[in-house]
Amino acid sequence: MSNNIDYSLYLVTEAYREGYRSEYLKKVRQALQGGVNVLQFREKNASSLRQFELAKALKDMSQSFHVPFIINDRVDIALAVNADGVHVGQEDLPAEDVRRLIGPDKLLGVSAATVEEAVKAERDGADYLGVGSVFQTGSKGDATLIEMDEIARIRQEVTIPIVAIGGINAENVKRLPERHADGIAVISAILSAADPKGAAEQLKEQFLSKKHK
Ligand SMILES: Cc1ncc(COP(=O)(O)OP(=O)(O)O)c(N)n1
Ligand SMILES: Cc1ncsc1CCOP(=O)(O)O
Ligand SMILES: [Mg+2]
Repeated sequence: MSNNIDYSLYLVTEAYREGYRSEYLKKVRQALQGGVNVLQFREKNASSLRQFELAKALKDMSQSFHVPFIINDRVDIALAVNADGVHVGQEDLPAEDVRRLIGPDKLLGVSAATVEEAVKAERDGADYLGVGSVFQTGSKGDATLIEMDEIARIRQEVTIPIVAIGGINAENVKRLPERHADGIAVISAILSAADPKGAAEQLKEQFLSKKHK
């Protein structure tokens, strides 16, 4: 898929609770109304069948907002729901094999915490990088913190867009290095907010005001 995609505000889902499907879908819709530019489905605790059903619903929803829909880890579910892309990390299926499975036209996102991982991901066919964790996060148990300077170093070595991830909120987004990240990826600052639409609007505004400085 081409890279004229706006990654400014990238929402990663992790809010599904069995029995609360409509509340979950409502939250994600509100976030999309608040200006989310890319949506990633990441519901590791749900069964494969539930993931498939939810992903189908979110694919339709994101399509109605003209927002690319990415599936975390699960190439099978991405293909089954005809998602726009897949995001994989260093412990998932290798990026070059995922690229082969999804073909040239779908988006491939790869997590990178170092320059070496970033350069390899670009070579293996990534369309964008998820770089983090830039701040402490409660949303991913095995996340390791990276130095802020690593984003600048990665920026010098790759041409594909960089999305910063991990513990980002409307306050600390100002501490991200200027101009090096093309977007911010967020779970809790939006999906744990009482007002996901307002939270998305505020985060995006803070990030864009920084990016265009
Ligand atoms: C945009 C984005 N960046 C990084 C990640 C993390 O992916 P990964 O390292 O595979 O960890 P899990 O999300 O699978 O726990 C991401 N999901 N999205
Ligand atoms: C999926 C992922 N990868 C690195 S940190 C993270 C979690 C981000 O969630 P939050 O925005 O709640 O810190
Ligand atoms: Mg993964």
